Amino acid sequence: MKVVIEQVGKCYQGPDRQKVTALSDINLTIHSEEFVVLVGPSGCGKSTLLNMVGGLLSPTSGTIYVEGLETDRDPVVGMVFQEIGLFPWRTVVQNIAFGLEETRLTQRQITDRVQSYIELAGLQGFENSLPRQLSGGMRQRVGIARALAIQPDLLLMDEPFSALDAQTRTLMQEELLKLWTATRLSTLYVTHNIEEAVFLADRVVVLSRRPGRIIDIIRIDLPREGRDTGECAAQFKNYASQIWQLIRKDAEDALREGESA
Ligand SMILES: Nc1ncnc2c1ncn2[C@@H]1O[C@H](COP(=O)(O)OP(=O)(O)OP(=O)(O)O)[C@@H](O)[C@H]1O
Repeated sequence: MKVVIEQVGKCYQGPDRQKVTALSDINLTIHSEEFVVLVGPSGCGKSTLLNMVGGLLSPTSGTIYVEGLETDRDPVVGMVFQEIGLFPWRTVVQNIAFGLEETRLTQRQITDRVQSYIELAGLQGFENSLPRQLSGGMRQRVGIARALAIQPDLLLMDEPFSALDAQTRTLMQEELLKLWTATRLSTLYVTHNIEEAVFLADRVVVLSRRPGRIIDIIRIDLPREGRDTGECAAQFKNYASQIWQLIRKDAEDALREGESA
């Protein structure tokens, strides 16, 4: 499935009723089976763009088209956030089943579907655990399994690993790529972390500070296997520093603005 974002802008009403332009003139296509990562300084509108693509917010201007669905149905969107939003009183199985309960699937089909995503996400043995009995990384795997179990057309992820420690984060990035390779879903992923962006993306979209505009789109021309090691390591670093140069000044300005606020 393909998403075409055409001339999209978004304004909010600020605290003293003044207009806050969060995003302006966004033109971007997320192709079928493509993994696109958004980076940019704090407050540049990354989450706003993701939420508009997911239909949680409407653009103030411009249009977002979804193409390639067999019928006129609405796209099914899987979303994963930093705050995983698992139900604390539901077990792993019950959390993953949540999005399937209101569908036409039979109980047997739901059970089979949930089991297959438990296996895909490496959660065997934890089926009946409650979220508080799991580590942060495992909770996030449940969140991802839940988003994938609805078999979405599009996967949207907003800083899913930013609350995790560095080692767990690295492992989760690798796990996510395995899951993504198995599903090849068109994906839009937001992160602050430039290395994470280069590690995961087919293309990295760099946004300027508010109002967020696209400064550049960088295609990561590296194999997915061993992208940051061996022969690829130098080129990986080059991509990361190229992206950092693009956002450095804006990030510094955003930081200064935050400090003086
Ligand atoms: N509901 C809202 N009402 C008013 N302003 C908002 C609202 N939501 C977001 N904003 C403003 O819009 C801008 C973009 O916010 P957004 O959360 O999309 O940025 P972001 O790039 O995801 O930020 P961060 O990297 O810090 O998570 C920010 O200046 C924010 O303060």
